[in-house]
Amino acid sequence: MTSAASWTTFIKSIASYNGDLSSLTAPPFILSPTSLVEYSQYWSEHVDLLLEPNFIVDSDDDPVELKRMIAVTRWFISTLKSQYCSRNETLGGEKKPLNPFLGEIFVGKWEDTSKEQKLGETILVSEQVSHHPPITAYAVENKKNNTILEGYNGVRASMSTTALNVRQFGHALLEYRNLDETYLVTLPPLHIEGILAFSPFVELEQKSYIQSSAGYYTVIEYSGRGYFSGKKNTFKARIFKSYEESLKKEKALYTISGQWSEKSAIAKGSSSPSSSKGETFFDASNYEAQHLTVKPIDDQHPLESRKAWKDVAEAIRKGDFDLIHEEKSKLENKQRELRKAEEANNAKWARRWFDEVDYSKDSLDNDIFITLSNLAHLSIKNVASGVDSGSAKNDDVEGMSHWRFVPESFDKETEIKI
Ligand SMILES: CCC(=O)OC[C@H](C)CC[C@H]1O[C@H]2C[C@H]3[C@@H]4CC=C5C[C@@H](O)CC[C@]5(C)[C@H]4CC[C@]3(C)[C@H]2[C@@H]1C
Repeated sequence: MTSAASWTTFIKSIASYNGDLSSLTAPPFILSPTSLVEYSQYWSEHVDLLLEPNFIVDSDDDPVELKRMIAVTRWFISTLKSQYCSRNETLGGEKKPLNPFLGEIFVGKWEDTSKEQKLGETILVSEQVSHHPPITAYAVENKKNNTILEGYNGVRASMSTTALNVRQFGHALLEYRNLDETYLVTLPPLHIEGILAFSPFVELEQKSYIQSSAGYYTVIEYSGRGYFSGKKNTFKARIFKSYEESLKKEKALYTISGQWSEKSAIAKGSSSPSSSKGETFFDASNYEAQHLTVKPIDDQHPLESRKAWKDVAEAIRKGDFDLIHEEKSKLENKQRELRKAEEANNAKWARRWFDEVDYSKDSLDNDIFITLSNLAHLSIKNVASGVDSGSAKNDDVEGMSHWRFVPESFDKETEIKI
């Protein structure tokens, strides 16, 4: 069957789509040989920007906490091209990632590329902590600068007539322990355009937020073609002294605008910097992403993603549909056996490096996630990321559990080597 014909068949299959992305049997050419558990690496492909707040010195213009919020906003914007465009660059378009099995892990490290060697080594640990629904938890840890980024992600998707609408669940917490400062980062809604046109790509939409423990608050508004400037991947970010001040746009201390996958500019105040007038904020096309180092597959543990999916990934690269199906079934049958055995022994799969914390317990009142969520008026329930605590969506959701990194569990790790 030609790829155009199988794509049309596939599109028809989406019509009866039930919201669980993994239930879609996409044709081989839309399948990615990469598992979703690897996507956590996209949070840290500019390690220097992630660690920059550690090196900002106080000076007489802006308060140092405001300078650090500008630096954290720059780091966050710098992650978006890797998060949402890297498949277009390497695979010629957005692809359907492999659906990680429960307990699947992905680890790697970024060497220090700074000439002063001030960054030190940064490591990534990523673990599939849930299979139904799929949830990936991750931590990026830099011991030399006492900095940890931890977070988790799950998605819910629904089809509109031409696009796949995706809501992200979860958040990221970025802790600079030497500065006693932490940032809460929410995850933007997105949709996949171009499905009918046979070349799918991600477009971000609506808003996401960054809340600093020092009070500063960034609102980022996304749009695709035809909104702010008719260009794809455009955004406008405003930095405020607090959530309360953000209720009046004119109170913005800085405004940043442009394309998150290309150039953006920054200007003081609430007016958008025109690309000529404003100072360059970030230029994605001139800032090479730094890819992490992953040990050879032969040295990997059976639970490590590239080892576990090796035969499926090779079949996908060959485009051999029958072989893909055969190799995938082998892996999925092994997983079914594991689940059955756990059920028989009344044992649950032990998560390696993350805990599911129930925030409905009042003993957690001064937890940093609650503190920052309250500062930003964000719900702490299991609603989509970035939902306001006053939103009606809050009422019909009870769950209040979030995944948190357990640093000592990784320090004690003996089987998995980075
Ligand atoms: C319409 C059904 C279908 O399978 O069409 C195939 C198309 C390629 C579109 C569906 C897939 O598109 C992929 C894009 C994936 C997101 C990309 C980036 C991120 C950021 C990361 O930090 C967390 C994960 C997330 C949100 C990915 C989630 C899974 C997405 C939507 C894939 C879709 C199955």
